[in-house]
Amino acid sequence: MSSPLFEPLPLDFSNLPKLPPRQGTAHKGQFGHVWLLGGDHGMGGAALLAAEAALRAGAGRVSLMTRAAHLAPALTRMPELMTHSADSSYALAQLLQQADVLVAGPGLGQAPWGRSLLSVTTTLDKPQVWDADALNLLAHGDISPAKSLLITPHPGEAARLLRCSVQQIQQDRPQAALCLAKRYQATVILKGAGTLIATMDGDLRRCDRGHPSMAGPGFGDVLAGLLGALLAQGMVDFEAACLAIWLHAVAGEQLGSGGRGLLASDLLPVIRSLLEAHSPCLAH
Ligand SMILES: NC(=O)C1=CN([C@@H]2O[C@H](COP(=O)(O)OP(=O)(O)OC[C@H]3O[C@@H](n4cnc5c(N)ncnc54)[C@H](O)[C@@H]3O)[C@@H](O)[C@H]2O)[C@@H](O)CC1
Ligand SMILES: Nc1ncnc2c1ncn2[C@@H]1O[C@H](COP(=O)(O)OP(=O)(O)O)[C@@H](O)[C@H]1O
Repeated sequence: MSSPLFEPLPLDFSNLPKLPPRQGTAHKGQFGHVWLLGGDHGMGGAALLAAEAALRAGAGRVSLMTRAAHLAPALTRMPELMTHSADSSYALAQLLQQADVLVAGPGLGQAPWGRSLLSVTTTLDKPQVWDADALNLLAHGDISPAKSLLITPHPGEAARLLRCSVQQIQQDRPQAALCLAKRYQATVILKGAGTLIATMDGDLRRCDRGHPSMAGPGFGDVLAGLLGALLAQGMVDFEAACLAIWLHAVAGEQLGSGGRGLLASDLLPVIRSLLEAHSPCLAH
């Protein structure tokens, strides 16, 4: 399956990067403001799942930029969220000045609405996670990658980005991940069983945890929000990728023992407990 030239190192679970403990005097301004862009008509849940994951993984503040029709349902589920629906690219660019980290793509769609949101983010020099339709729009070739970028393609999205078939991606996943990192000057998480992390410098890691019960809707959206929260709390792309992949896969594994029908949102309390066990909020 994997190329002998590019054999990934297994993720070192004994030495995963940690979030520092919080001071007793901590305030939300210290843990980053994540902005989530997504949720075109019919896909509001994807952006909402990502936003919920960002809150549950400790982001200081989370704002959701989505279709107006999704604002009330989002607030009903999560009043901790701040919600927006920009009328123009100019208004969005102004709002995004507040962001520390951007997560773009879950349910974004590929229509003009989603395209105009994404085109505003490309010019911003802030850490960004691009997932789902942000990657499909990137693959079309008329949107440039943001400067500081972490991308999270599944094999279908990777195939669109590299203009090849899903089968070709799966035949040599390490090479596909490295190629994406070089081509888009980004840290890459190539999802699916045996998720890979690749950097522009050629560093390559593989996570062999996870569970087939995770083959359902929204699991990638949760991962995108989790990544946003870790970046917002000060991790660099590679650290955030390693920790998020591990938390997500191990949570899926624990819950997967219950069988089919696992929901992506079921992961959130487990991710929270795993994160607390790994990186306690208070120093002991
Ligand atoms: N509740 C919601 O609103 C949801 C919205 N979603 C959104 O729906 C849009 C389309 O995304 P989708 O991912 O569903 O559709 P895509 O068409 O991008 O991807 C599905 C295809 O990708 C390939 N693929 C994906 N994972 C693979 C793997 N592990 N191994 C081999 N092949 C694989 C397969 O060919 C599969 O049919 C995105 O914007 C996404 O965010 C999804 O996240 C599902 C939930
Ligand atoms: N069989 C599996 N083994 C391990 N992890 C899996 C498996 N199936 C799915 N996952 C994980 O679940 C997530 C699915 O993400 P994605 O395909 O983007 O879904 P969605 O777009 O619906 O959110 C990825 O992180 C992937 O690695």
